[in-house]
Amino acid sequence: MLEIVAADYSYPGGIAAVSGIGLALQPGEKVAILGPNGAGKTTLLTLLNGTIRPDRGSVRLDGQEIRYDKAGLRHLRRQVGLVLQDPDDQLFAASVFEDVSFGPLNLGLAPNAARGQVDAALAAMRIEDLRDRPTHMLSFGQRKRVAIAGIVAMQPRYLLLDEPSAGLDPFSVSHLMAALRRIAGQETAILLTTHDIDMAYGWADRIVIFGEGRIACDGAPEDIFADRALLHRLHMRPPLIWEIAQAMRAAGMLPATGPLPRTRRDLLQLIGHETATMDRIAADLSV
Ligand SMILES: Nc1ncnc2c1ncn2[C@@H]1O[C@H](COP(=O)(O)OP(=O)(O)OP(=O)(O)O)[C@@H](O)[C@H]1O
Repeated sequence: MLEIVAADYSYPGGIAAVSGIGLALQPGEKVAILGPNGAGKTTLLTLLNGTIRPDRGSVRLDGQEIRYDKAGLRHLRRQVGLVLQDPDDQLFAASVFEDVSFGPLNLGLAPNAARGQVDAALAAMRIEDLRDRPTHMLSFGQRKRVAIAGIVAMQPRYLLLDEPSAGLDPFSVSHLMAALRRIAGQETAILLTTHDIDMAYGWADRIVIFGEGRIACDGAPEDIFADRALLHRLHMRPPLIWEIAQAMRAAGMLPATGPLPRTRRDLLQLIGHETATMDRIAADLSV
């Protein structure tokens, strides 16, 4: 388990970024963090991978407080991978293959084993065709997918991603979220930040909402989005599919109990309106 306990952090200059935050990430979980600009989401991710150190409180991996010396951080980063929001902060090698290989080789993997993990990561991000391209000649969305592949290739137990879907086209978002769903299914925990409420609802098992440096709520998506007063207080709206399902329930078009649809595809299946074409569209958009 990766956890942060009662942590405060202020940036140099005294800007209080987070205060009293606590969160535990269990293997296999898919957690989405929502919240307005400047609420402290990125700060949480950088605290969790040891880039910055809490002023108060602690970060723990499997019950042990992390150490900030070279060996301690190396141990942490073998298990906790962070994909930065801006791919240009992460990419530096000449070609895509070299860039994605850097992490696995740096972890000490033999070249053959590293190549296997790199190939799997390129396939998961659907960028096999970019393998030999120079990274600086790629589009922003392509560089973003390469940056994600570089961390995925290290096969961390905890994968942290800062706004991974920002700047990707809808088809790439769909494939990214499907890939992250498969990765989480292999006992890796995934924690991502996003401003896309609909995507978070379709993908996450758990939603955490930040407000002004604090965790305002943390729980199952159904519980969080059912709390109108909470959402109003946080200036958030419920996901569109959730609102449609509520309206259909109220009109007797959906059973009063049972799981609610989370994605466009769920909703189409539930109302039995799946033509072959719609099925294909919905499958592409099932994030
Ligand atoms: N390097 C920095 N130096 C000083 N203050 C910073 C720095 N990075 C962030 N902050 C401040 O810390 C607070 C939290 O910022 P953070 O980047 O964690 O927010 P966020 O929720 O990720 O925002 P966004 O949704 O805009 O990415 C903000 O007030 C921000 O201005």
